[in-house]
Amino acid sequence: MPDAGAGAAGTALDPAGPLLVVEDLKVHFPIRRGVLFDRTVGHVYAVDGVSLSVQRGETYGLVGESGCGKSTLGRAILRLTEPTSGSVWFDGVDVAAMGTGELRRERRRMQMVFQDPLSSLDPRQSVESILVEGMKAHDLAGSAAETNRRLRQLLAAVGLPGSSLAKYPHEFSGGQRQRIGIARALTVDPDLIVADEPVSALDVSVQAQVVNLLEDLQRELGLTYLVIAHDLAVVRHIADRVGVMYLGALVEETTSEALYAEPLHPYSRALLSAVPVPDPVVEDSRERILLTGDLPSPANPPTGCRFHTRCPWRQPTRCDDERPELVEHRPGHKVACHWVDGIASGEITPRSENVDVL
Ligand SMILES: Nc1ncnc2c1ncn2[C@@H]1O[C@H](COP(=O)(O)OP(=O)(O)OP(=O)(O)O)[C@@H](O)[C@H]1O
Repeated sequence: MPDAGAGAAGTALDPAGPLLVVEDLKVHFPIRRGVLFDRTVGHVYAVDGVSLSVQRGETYGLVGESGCGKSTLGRAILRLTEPTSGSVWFDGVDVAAMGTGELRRERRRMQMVFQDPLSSLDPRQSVESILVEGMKAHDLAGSAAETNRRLRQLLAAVGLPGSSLAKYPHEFSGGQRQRIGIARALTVDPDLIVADEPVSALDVSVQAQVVNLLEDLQRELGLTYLVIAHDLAVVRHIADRVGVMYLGALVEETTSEALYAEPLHPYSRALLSAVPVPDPVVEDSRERILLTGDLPSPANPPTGCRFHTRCPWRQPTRCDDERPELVEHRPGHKVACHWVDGIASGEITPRSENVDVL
């Protein structure tokens, strides 16, 4: 088991230790060309060296623009996508080293909730058959009466009536379908739930209900969450700690409060400067940071700091040449930027055309 900072010796015997430890995880997808001779002409560096740990009962939020590698990281943690290198320790056991049988057993403890409940639920299956499937796969289904009781309990826990068992996914609203998706994850009594954009396909009015449900279930069942979202407002509400991802790597990681009070990485500052202030009467005196240029392709990431091509605070030539490590700048607050102290103190000023302090 690796050193994982707080609760370093985290194993099943150490209830205070992390449930999940990810070390230098990489997922590089080969780009293939050729009809007669299939050859690899490059790679998409979807996840390129991510390390993080999630404590038991904690909610870790992963944020970043579309295409930065959030979903691939989530899938690689559950080994639904095979990592290229690095390791994932779940409750003290290396997921990458698990054989098929062990992985199948451990999967019960690591479940995924998907973004689009309609496409992740088989339209031809009744809710009962959707829910029973996972239980059967893990030999958790008892007698018919026991199973029926358990399914009704689960439906009640996610706020749906027992009569839902006989219905089909299309008979439910988007929010109800997501409740079914959550119930499906819970049938096998997991410890970790990776929720990939769990509310982004839902109406804003329904999003808060599903977020509240996830929080209630966490309290009742002691669940640990990795919540992937591009919506910073959702993550702010639900996450204890947040990791900000840019082009396959974490650029900042800290508590939700610290990130929203004072983001330190230029990319996090730009992301947060675009979030509307909830109360229009409150004067908004924050900086506005305009990111120029497109998000570079993960198949051809920039040298040095991955963010340097869009960074208003870029300094020649270190930013172009040297990739910054994610290091602790304040207690519990990690940032991957060479100039974080100078930027925070105002000593290093941004190129003014990109930053507007209102
Ligand atoms: N199976 C695959 N083969 C090749 N490239 C892939 C594959 N899956 C993802 N990618 C690429 O990896 C990069 C990261 O994708 P990923 O879906 O993880 O990002 P994301 O941050 O979750 O974005 P989104 O929110 O849009 O899903 C993208 O450039 C994507 O096109």
